[in-house]
Amino acid sequence: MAGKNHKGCKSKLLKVVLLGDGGVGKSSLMNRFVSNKFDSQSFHTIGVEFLNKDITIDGKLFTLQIWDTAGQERFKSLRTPFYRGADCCLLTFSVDDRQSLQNLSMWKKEFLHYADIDDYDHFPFVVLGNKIDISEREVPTEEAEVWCHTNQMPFYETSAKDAINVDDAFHAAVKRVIELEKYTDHTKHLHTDTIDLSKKNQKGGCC
Ligand SMILES: Nc1nc2c(ncn2[C@@H]2O[C@H](COP(=O)(O)OP(=O)(O)OP(=O)(O)O)[C@@H](O)[C@H]2O)c(=O)[nH]1
Repeated sequence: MAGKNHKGCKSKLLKVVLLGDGGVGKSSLMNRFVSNKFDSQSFHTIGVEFLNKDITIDGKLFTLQIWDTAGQERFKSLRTPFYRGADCCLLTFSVDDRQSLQNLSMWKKEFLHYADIDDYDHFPFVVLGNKIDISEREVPTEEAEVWCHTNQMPFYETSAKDAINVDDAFHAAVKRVIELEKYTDHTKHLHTDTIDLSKKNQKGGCC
């Protein structure tokens, strides 16, 4: 959706949803990205919270509306109504918690169900493996890469604490939205051409 940001500049609004188990660092990633701050005493999110941030990619201004959702199971009914209208989704796990990686399939399924996505195969997901500053990892990089490769999603290892790769991961999400929009436009054009050609053939015309 196109609009104007708080400074009155033209920008494209993108809704970004952060999903993943409770405690993997979703709120911390959002706060690092938006305010460049980290709080080691952060509380569990209840329902959802959101913050906006303007970024420029390829010379175009985007306003990211970042929705940080509650990862705990008991808040499921409070978070799922907010998936609709999402332009991209950041699936987040923590590298010190293997179960949080294994749960990504569940998060993907929940998102696609409640967001009511038309094109399952071409929705822009990005995977974030957070807390790489912790030395006792449970998830080796290769293990996460396998899941991301199978699911055809870009993968970023991040640390909200040490500000590693956080900007890159959010920027990658926007780039993926742009790429997939181009893909959709391209396939629409191909589809239109096909119809035009078959009409000409039916009439027996030639070019
Ligand atoms: N070491 C380390 N700790 C982190 C990092 N990111 C978050 N934490 C800590 O992990 C805990 C949980 O972080 P949150 O950001 O609240 O996690 P969340 O995913 O939003 O949790 P819910 O709101 O319950 O879904 C907090 O104590 C954070 O300080 C990180 O990159 N490194």
